[in-house]
Amino acid sequence: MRKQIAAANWKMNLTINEAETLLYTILDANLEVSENQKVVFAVPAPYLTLAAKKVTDHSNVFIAAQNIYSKKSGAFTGEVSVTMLKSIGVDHAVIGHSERREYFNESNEFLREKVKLCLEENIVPIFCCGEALPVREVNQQNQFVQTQLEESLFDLSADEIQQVVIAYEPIWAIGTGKTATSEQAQEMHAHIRSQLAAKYGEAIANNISILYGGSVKASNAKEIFGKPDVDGGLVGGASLVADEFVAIIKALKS
Ligand SMILES: O=C(CO)COP(=O)(O)O
Repeated sequence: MRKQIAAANWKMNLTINEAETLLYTILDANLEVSENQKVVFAVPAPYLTLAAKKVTDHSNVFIAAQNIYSKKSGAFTGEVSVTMLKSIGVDHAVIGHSERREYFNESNEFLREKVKLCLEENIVPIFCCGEALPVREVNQQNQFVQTQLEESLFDLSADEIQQVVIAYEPIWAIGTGKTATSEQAQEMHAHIRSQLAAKYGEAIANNISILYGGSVKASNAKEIFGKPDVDGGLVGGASLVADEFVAIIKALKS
């Protein structure tokens, strides 16, 4: 059965003191994260070691890198590899966030290599996809997202694809306060799942968690997560506020 996941993406925010306070406050909030749920914190690279140590006593809570490089080691100044992450106990990585695609020109092909590398090191890739506003305005979002999946994920084996978490994040809803309606989210998630089913079969498609991201907050999480194909969220701004993120975790399906 696929997991219900609340994933925080802190992006490039917080000092170490602020990060510690936020993480500790959330973890101390008497969270009951069931076996069918996961909570993930994608923290800035300098805080990964500390955060990974901190969550070891909390079941079903994990730390993610916000990015990795597409090689395991070598002369790539400034980059972080999956091998390094593994060695500090980090077991998830956000791959292909729209901000990386846009500001760092990450292509579907490049992201395919990153996903592969994560899987080789047993790191769960949280693979982001989603369309910009002009694509939605001409009603091409399904085809657009389908191409992202085909070019980055669909050469994975049946075993491999089941390790991947997919996050649908429509770019027009990120940081804008403008969420997709729960119906728009459900429609796209159902489309993604149908594409997975067409390629890998229904049983496998039903095992894959598909998260929604884009202006999720405490006040809308329950409705969005309540949709049958929405298995939780990848949360930016609201994950920086302890009470908000705790409420978002509590809005997960059990
Ligand atoms: O980009 C996001 C998560 O990865 C979403 O950001 P916001 O929740 O701030 O819209």
